[in-house]
Order: sequence, then C-alpha cells, then structure tokens
Amino acid sequence: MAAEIITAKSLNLWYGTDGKTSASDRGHHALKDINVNIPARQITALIGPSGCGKSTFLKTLNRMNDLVPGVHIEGEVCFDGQNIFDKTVDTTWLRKQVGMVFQKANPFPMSIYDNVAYGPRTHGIRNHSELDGIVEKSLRDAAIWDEVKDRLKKSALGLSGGQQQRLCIARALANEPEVLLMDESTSALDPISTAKIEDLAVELKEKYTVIMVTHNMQQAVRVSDKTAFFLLGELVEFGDTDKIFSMPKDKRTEEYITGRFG
Ligand SMILES: Nc1ncnc2c1ncn2[C@@H]1O[C@H](COP(=O)(O)OP(=O)(O)OP(=O)(O)O)[C@@H](O)[C@H]1O
Repeated sequence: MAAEIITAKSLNLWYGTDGKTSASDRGHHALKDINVNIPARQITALIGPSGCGKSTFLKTLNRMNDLVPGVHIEGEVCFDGQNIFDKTVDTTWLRKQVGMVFQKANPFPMSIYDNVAYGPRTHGIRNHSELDGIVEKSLRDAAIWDEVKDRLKKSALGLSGGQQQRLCIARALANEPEVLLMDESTSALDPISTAKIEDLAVELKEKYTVIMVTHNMQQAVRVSDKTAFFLLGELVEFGDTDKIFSMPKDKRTEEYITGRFG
C-alpha cells in the first residue's frame, strides 16, 4: 500500500466568520470533520456536486484559504508528517512543495521561458545554464517542450488554451513540488487538450502526487487511483476509484455517480 503524503484529521472550515468564534455563529460551515489519508504518487480525484467543498478542501492543502478574509479552520492537515497550520510552517515553502494549477490557465504576461523560470528565480537561482536546465526539464515533464522549444522567448499569451494550461503545469513543476493540486484544470479545454492533460497527469504520478477536482466523472474513472466524494461539506466516501464507481458503500455516493442528483 502506498504511503500517505497528506493526512487530514478532524478538519473543519468556516467562511464568513467575521472574527466570531462561538460555535453558533461561525458563518458557513464549508468543510465538516474531514478525515482522509491521501497516498503519495497516485492520483486522487475529488468529486461531488457544485458547492460541496471540493475546491475549499483543495485550497486548504496549500493554505490558499488563508488569503480569504473571515476563514476559520480547525483540525489538522499533515504534509509529510508536519501539521501545515503550525506557526513554524512557512507558507512560501509549503506552496513550493504543494503546487497548484487553476481552472483557467493563468500564464504571466511574459515569455514562455520567463514563466517557467519565475519560481526558481524567486527562490534565488540566477545561474543561466541552471535555469535553462530547469526550464527544459519542466517543459518536458509537462509534455509541451516539443511545441515550444523554438519559441521560448515569445509571449506565453500567444499559446493556445491547452498549451497555456500545460505551461502553467510546467511553471508549477519548476518549483520541484511533491504534490500538484489541479482545480478543474481541463474544464475550459477542448477534448484533445483535455486528453493531453489527462495523459500528462498519469505520467506525472511517477514523480508527483496529483490531487484533482473534477466535475467529469469519466475523467475521474479514466485517470484517478483514489476518489473522494464530497457532499454538503462532508467527505462521504473515499477509496479506490474502481470500487467507488462499481460498488460504492454509501447510498449517497451511488445516487451521485448514477446521476440521480448533482
Ligand atoms: N471565499 C468564500 N467566501 C464565502 N463562501 C465561500 C467562499 N468560497 C466558497 N464558499 C462557499 O463554500 C461552499 C463550498 O464551495 P467550494 O468552492 O469549495 O465548492 P466546490 O465543491 O468546489 O464547488 P464547484 O464545483 O461549484 O466549484 C459553497 O457553499 C461556497 O459558496
């Protein structure tokens, strides 16, 4: 059995607390007592109807929710055995380890090369040949090197949507993360670009742990090893993807995957 890389224990999150801490008026309870062990070097899909807390859970894993005013979090999330909410944890370090790719590709308005070199430069790497090596490796790992190797100094904004999304994956990989979070990263793409990103995710799990939010259940079946089904802020069921989709344990999971709601 694969070792876990991320463990959530009694994780609860409220939005809109406005500084209130009494249990009765803490705002919207978006994550309710989540307990889960996410295995390393596998793909975990987060599924569930709109508004059930998938993105909130994903963003909690690299503390992106810290940036939302009025959020209150209780419980633990351990990354490589360390609670990410400990005061000693540097969020810049955490976000380097746990990188993120968003729903809509968001390349910086600069060259393809500079997009990928951005993170390493921020972390102090200045040597040209070292940066060249990181840029090439990251673009190769993101399966876009052959398409861009002759235009590295051209603007990233000239790439197609699917290429931009793979560039954003390369930009995240340049930081040498252990975990890659993907928040509906193919929902804005055509089927061919989607297939490329799905194939890429499967290749990436040799070196990285991938956690992806998806609305597309076929996608979860095609690419993921584990599936987590969320409903109204609860993690209803977590397990092997083939079991979740063939023999769900919970009636609510069965109803969702058979299309009876959502
Ligand atoms: N910044 C925020 N402030 C207040 N409430 C929020 C915020 N972000 C999300 N919520 C609420 O928390 C709940 C969970 O939202 P979340 O985005 O995690 O759901 P989701 O499952 O990812 O949905 P979708 O599939 O539509 O993206 C929703 O009720 C949402 O309205």
